[in-house]
Amino acid sequence: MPVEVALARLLEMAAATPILQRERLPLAQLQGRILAEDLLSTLDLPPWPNSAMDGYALRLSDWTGEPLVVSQKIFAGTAPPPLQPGTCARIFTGAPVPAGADCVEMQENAEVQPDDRVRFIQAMGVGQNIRPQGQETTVGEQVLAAGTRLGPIEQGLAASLGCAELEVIRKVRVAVLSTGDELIEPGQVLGPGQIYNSNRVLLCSWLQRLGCEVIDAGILPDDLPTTRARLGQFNDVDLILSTGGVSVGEADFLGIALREEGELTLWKLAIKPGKPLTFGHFRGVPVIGLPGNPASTLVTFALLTRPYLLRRQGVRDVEPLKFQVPAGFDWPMAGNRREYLRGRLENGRAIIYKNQSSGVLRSAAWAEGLVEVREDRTLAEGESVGFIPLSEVLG
Ligand SMILES: Nc1nc2c(c(=O)[nH]1)N[C@H]1C(S)=C(S)[C@@H](COP(=O)(O)OP(=O)(O)OC[C@H]3O[C@@H](n4cnc5c(N)ncnc54)[C@H](O)[C@@H]3O)O[C@H]1N2
Ligand code: MOO
Ligand SMILES: [Mg+2]
Repeated sequence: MPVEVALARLLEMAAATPILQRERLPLAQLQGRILAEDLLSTLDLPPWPNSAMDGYALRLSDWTGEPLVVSQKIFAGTAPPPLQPGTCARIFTGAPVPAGADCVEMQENAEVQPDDRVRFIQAMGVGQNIRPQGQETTVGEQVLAAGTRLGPIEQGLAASLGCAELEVIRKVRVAVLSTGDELIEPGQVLGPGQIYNSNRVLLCSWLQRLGCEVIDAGILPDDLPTTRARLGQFNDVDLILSTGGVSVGEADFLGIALREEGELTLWKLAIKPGKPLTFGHFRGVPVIGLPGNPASTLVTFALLTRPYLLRRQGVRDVEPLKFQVPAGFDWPMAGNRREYLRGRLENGRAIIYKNQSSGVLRSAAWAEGLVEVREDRTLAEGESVGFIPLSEVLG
């Protein structure tokens, strides 16, 4: 199954099982959370016309070329009386423009005369250096749409409208399982045949960055009865996310467990790394089984699982930014799977890590992005490839 077909199906299933519960949280706790309802402005922004410059406010029709008397001084945070006709007002950036004034001249273009009157040295225009009331938003306007993922900019925008709290979708609950008899946790002494579990911490910390509630379910031995029993423990999560045990080996049990007590919906994608990615249900709970090889885990989480989790929370734009760049390498063998090589940009061209084995996580630590090479064709240096920055998918 082509990657885009698998992604479309995953997103359809995610949209069909949206997370609907909401919670109201203070602004500072909203990083990475999903807005549950449209944010409408309850005020005009700015609430009143204000000065964009330190200088003088005047009514342009009062200006004859003769110096004007300064009738008041207006600082930000004050509420000035109307401008006296035939005068100007000293004004500072952010201060309200007084009624009657229709122009602000910056002080660099004004000369204070010995008698304290001010001469304006060049032509001015109505509205100049005035930020009009409501230029950013007006009462009732939609400022953010439901389904927006909140970050520093959206938090700042909500604050500018005076919102102290927002209604967001509750966190997605994800149970993370690492399958494999060979796995032990870092900090322990490595025995014969063992390797350290790297997928567990990789996924748990990534999920946390995405704003998920993580249930770290540890290591699952390669054994069918234990697999069944362990999967059955998570009937209150939104997703069980496992790694390993999804290929065709005699120690790969996830697909069997899903077939027996649920459904195996997707298996075997035309993606490299990541071919045996598995999606299904176990006793009604959605399960994504990522392939165990660390680079396969990374790629299939970035390109399929992350969009799935975001769509479950109602996010519309779930696919990461991808742009085309010339390849700085040859890829002489046409594969039948779309490849996501770990690469970097150098002088505007994509270059790739020397070892693209799906077991080599170091390739991703070196990389700045995933370099997309199309299936069924060879690639010559200088031809175009897709580039998905890792920074796009990690947060
Ligand atoms: N006969 C075939 N064999 C394989 C095929 C195939 O089509 N036919 N596909 C290969 C591909 S592609 C992949 S990818 C792997 C996926 O295998 P599994 O998802 O079943 O994963 P495991 O066999 O359990 O492990 C694969 C590899 O990754 C290491 N691993 C697993 N978990 C972790 C972890 N938490 N931290 C670090 N490393 C981990 C594991 O030791 C294995 O080396 O199957 C191919 N085989
Ligand atoms: O698809 Mo596997 O992930 O190549 O190693
Ligand atoms: Mg296996």
